[in-house]
Amino acid sequence: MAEVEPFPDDTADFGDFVRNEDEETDFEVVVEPWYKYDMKETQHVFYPVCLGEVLNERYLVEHKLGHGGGSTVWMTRDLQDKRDVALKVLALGEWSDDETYMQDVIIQNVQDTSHLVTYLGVLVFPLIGPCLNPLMLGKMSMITRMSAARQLLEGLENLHNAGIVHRDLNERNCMWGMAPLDHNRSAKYKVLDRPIKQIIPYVDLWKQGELEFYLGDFALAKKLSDPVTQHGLPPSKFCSPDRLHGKEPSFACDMWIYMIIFAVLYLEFTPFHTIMDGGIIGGITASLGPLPEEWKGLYVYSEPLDLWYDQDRKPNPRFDLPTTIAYYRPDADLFERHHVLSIMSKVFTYNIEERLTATQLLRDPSFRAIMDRYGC
Ligand SMILES: Nc1ncnc2c1ncn2[C@@H]1O[C@H](COP(=O)(O)OP(=O)(O)OP(=O)(O)O)[C@@H](O)[C@H]1O
Repeated sequence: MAEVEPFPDDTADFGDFVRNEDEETDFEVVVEPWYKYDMKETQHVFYPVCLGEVLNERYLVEHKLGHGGGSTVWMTRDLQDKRDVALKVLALGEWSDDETYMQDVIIQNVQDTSHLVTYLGVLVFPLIGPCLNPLMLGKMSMITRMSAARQLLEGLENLHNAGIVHRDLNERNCMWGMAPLDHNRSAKYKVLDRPIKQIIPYVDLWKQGELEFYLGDFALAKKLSDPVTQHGLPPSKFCSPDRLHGKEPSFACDMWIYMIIFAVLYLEFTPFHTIMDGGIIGGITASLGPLPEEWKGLYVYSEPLDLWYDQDRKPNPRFDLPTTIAYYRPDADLFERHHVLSIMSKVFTYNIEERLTATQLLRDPSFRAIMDRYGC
């Protein structure tokens, strides 16, 4: 058996408890809801992980990285292989089989996985940095942001070339790279901020107790040729209107979401409002005009509005793409606005046959013009 590393440092310091109600309220905004740990509330109960705990007699939990619908993800020290890794702890009853299967398919079929988060072992991943947070973008240079847009598109192109559609691109699955961390925990906490922690309240616990950019979470990914499609849609602010009208997953729906992420990187905001009548489709049709008439009756949720399909309706000049770009990026000159509008218009189209593919977009003159301008 491999020699196991002693604890990286001998202090019992694993972060700070919240100190008052204000901190508790701030904390609860960013963490998973507590009921997720309550067996009485959900069958898919989360395992309550403690900082400082050693999981599987091997992974020392040093920090929290995030959570999804079916898992929490932790920065852990692999005491056996002596490296920092991200460990995904699945909720009870959530199976890793689909994600493990897709990880194997990706490793076997995708030629260049350099911008994809592929696993080191079941549910053990290389440690990547924080996910895409629009609030952090203001502090980043346009060079970094546009370089991320290019790297993400290249990752997607490699996935699509292998016949795989991601299906769940969103801000939480797009992550910045991270330089290797110092071995010492207090040095790690200097770089990452100290963890803030809280004893899980109210719940009857069942157990006491030039940056790289990456695309991860392949739980919903599928080979387009596979006959079975696992149920699931991305968050609606990212979902393409064709998917919201029952169309099959396609490379084109990944491209729509890619363009939402490109817009977030460029504008710092999502391009379509979700507060209009009918939510995201209200925002999309205000910006781009009516959906195809033949989609009427196919909306996957309840209460579609007739005006979404009203062919006489024009884009609202307060919310159309040129106005949105000018509003969020008043600093950009006409050259840049022209090319960004051209890029967005070629992907934000309802006709999936016309929507540019990843390869076409990488070669598109306007995409190239923006990348060239920022030296990406
Ligand atoms: N390798 C990694 N390095 C750093 N952080 C990560 C890594 N993998 C995941 N994370 C963080 O954990 C979060 C949840 O991970 P992930 O999306 O894979 O979980 P999930 O349960 O499959 O989510 P979903 O409900 O979206 O399918 C991510 O948004 C990200 O912030």
